Amino acid sequence: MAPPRNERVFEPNASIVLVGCRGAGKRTLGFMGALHLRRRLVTEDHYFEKVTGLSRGQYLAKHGRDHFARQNIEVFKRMLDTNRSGCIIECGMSSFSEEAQDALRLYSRTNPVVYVHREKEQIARLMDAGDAQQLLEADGKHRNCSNFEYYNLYDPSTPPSSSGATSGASTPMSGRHPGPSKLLSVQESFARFLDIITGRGAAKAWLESPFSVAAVPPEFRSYSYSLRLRLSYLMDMDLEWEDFEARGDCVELIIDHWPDDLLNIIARQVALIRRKLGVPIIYHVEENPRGERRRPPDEKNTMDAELLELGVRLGVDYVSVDLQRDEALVNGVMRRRGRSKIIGNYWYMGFGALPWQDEQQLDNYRRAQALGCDVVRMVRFCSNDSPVEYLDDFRKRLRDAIPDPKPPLVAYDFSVLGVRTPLQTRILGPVKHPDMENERDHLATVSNSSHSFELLFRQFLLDPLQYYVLGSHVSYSLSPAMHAAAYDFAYMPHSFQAVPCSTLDSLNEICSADAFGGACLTAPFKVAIMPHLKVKSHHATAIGAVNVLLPLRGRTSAILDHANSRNKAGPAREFFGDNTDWSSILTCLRRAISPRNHVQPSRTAALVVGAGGMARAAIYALYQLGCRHVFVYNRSADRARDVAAHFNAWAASQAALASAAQQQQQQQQPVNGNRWPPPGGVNDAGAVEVCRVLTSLDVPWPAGFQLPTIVVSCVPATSADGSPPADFVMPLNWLRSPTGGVVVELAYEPPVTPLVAQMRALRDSMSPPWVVVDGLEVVAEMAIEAFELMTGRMAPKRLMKEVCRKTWEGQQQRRALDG
Ligand SMILES: O=C1C[C@@](O)(C(=O)O)C[C@@H](O)[C@@H]1O
Repeated sequence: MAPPRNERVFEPNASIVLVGCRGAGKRTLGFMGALHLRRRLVTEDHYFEKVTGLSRGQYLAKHGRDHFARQNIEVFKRMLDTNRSGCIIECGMSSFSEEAQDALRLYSRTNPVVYVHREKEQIARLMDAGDAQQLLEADGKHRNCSNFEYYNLYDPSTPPSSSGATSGASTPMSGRHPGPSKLLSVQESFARFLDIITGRGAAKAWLESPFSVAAVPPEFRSYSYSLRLRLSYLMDMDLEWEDFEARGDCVELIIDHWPDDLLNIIARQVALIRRKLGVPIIYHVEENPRGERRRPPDEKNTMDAELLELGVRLGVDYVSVDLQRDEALVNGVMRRRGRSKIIGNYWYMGFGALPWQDEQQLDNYRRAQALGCDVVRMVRFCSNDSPVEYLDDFRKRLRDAIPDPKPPLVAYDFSVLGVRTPLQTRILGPVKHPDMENERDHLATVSNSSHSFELLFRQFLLDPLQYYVLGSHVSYSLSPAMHAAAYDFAYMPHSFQAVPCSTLDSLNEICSADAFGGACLTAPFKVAIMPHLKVKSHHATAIGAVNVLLPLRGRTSAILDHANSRNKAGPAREFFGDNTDWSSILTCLRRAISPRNHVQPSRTAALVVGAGGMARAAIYALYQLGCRHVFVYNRSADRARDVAAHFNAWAASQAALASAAQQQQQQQQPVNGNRWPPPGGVNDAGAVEVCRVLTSLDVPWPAGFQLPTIVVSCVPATSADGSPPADFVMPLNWLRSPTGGVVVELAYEPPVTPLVAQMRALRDSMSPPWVVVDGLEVVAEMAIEAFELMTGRMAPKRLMKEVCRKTWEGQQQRRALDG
């Protein structure tokens, strides 16, 4: 049996169209999407003007309504047609017309057309009451001419367009608490959605950083847990979203309740899970929810097909389908699944469930495989003891009967007391939050992810390991406290120590122990260790520095095997290196850059101070942010030149790769000028130059460039080689950006560096103000990512950030007492 053809996969580069009502946030998402996918943003308004030479208002005034309407639809169709690939297209109000909707429907056969919507009250706020009702009803029609939808949760701190107020980071050292910008989470959620519908998500993460949590989908990890959340519970939940952080490797959203406005309510809950928890989503429609009315079979099939279709439209990671249901319903989902993975279920819920020994179980698995399911889930209710051996035996028979590759299997028994033994299934074990009232959900009653994970150590399937921060000055490091708190949270018996060490020999001795789990590296190792690594992440190679070192301990040379050998002891002679410095800086910058200072590749200028491993990471973060004019200042200009040369060579190689890919696609010329991203400037010799060296602080900012809006200071407060600590302060005439900017000070020991003191002193005289991001914020992000790389588990981010601040405050108090 051939699996049903998937009708919803498009060319990876197919242009993505955004439709929806004014006020839904299409423009902001369009910018973010173009940035994330490195595509051109085409906006309908801009396109119209470009083609006709007049704005729409001018055109209407000049040519009258009928002529305008004809011209408008012509231009609309042409916009779609001439931009079939490589773009994000933002539609304006034209998409409300029937003719445009017909064109979109046709377009959606080859391209993603995304209906963007949000809380109706928020959209209505922007209109007068009469218009609002009519427009919102018409907006609903966008569902019928689109093939995806994105619920763009309204957030009061997110401005509707890319102009407006400044945002900032929490900076106790600078004394400002402006509240973190939510733009980062908007951007992350939309990026997740785009990654799924374009199919580049895990593959990209895998290529770039194979040990990152995002790189290995939960079904391919050695152990993973699925946090079950019922819609009925979410609509009236007794915990905060933050409480669910790191409580499961993915969330299973169970549609078990049919309130009014169901489709929009589900879309909102998917958006909330994506925004608040950032984990993959399994979407499951329950056939016979307790507490809901019984439905006749036809109604059931029609309604559930619509609900399952919604899951695919929302771009969830997994859609779960009961394979015992109507064949047309099952085949329909398989045909429409797009890039969502399918979990095919066989649930035996009642008494007399099919035993594991029955041949039919193998046949069930075979059918799921033949249908093209990505994961097969087999669950049995058992009223009395079902020996674990039966299930083990079933797995063995499966192994013998069906050759690899085959879809991963999730299989377990449950009783009224919950899942019988949490270790029955290695992957996607059903779990709950420990404090969650759970009388409605037998499957997860007894297990939560921490307890289940602890059991693996108790049963010696995993081993307690030693982790470190290593470098010549690590006594003040906050990492041990943050990692220890995360181990406690996840019930991991690991330890984390700061050990001063400054030679490669001593480093090697520590890392050669069987119980060595991994290390955060600091000076003098970040660059020096590079030649000794067997494997490096793509980012670490580009940067030329690492700060996380992991043992390679798999039994095969496959990286997945190594990634799945984390939390296990044993000899390791080879090592993997990754870099979390750059991504932490990037995260903090994204959070702190105000919409007004949104990076514009052709304009934005940034200054990096320093030329060590951290400065390299900062330059790379700026490049990833889109910045193409990075200036480096360092006391030793020669070192700065080396770093600049490294990145200019790297940027040239990127530009060459991009242009080869572009030629291959034979793209048409952009109609508007928003090419993303330009490869960088070209110097006199014709080479790509994204990085330039400044040799003095006593000169005016280089002519022809905007004043910097981003400054990242990477000079260590305490010098590793015994030279006096750096005392960098910004030349005042470099601080005159008319839109303010962001200063990231990476040093936090001592807390008030000369640069922080300067920014504090100037705080009241600078308008608009500069935001100061302190080193604590960055160091917490680094530890979070390092924890995830080292253990393969999601980090309890909020907890680690709290511990970071508290530990630092404790250190300050102790130091004050010691005089
Ligand atoms: O710079 C830092 C901070 C750090 O040194 C710490 O002490 O936590 C750990 C390093 O890996 C990281 O690059």
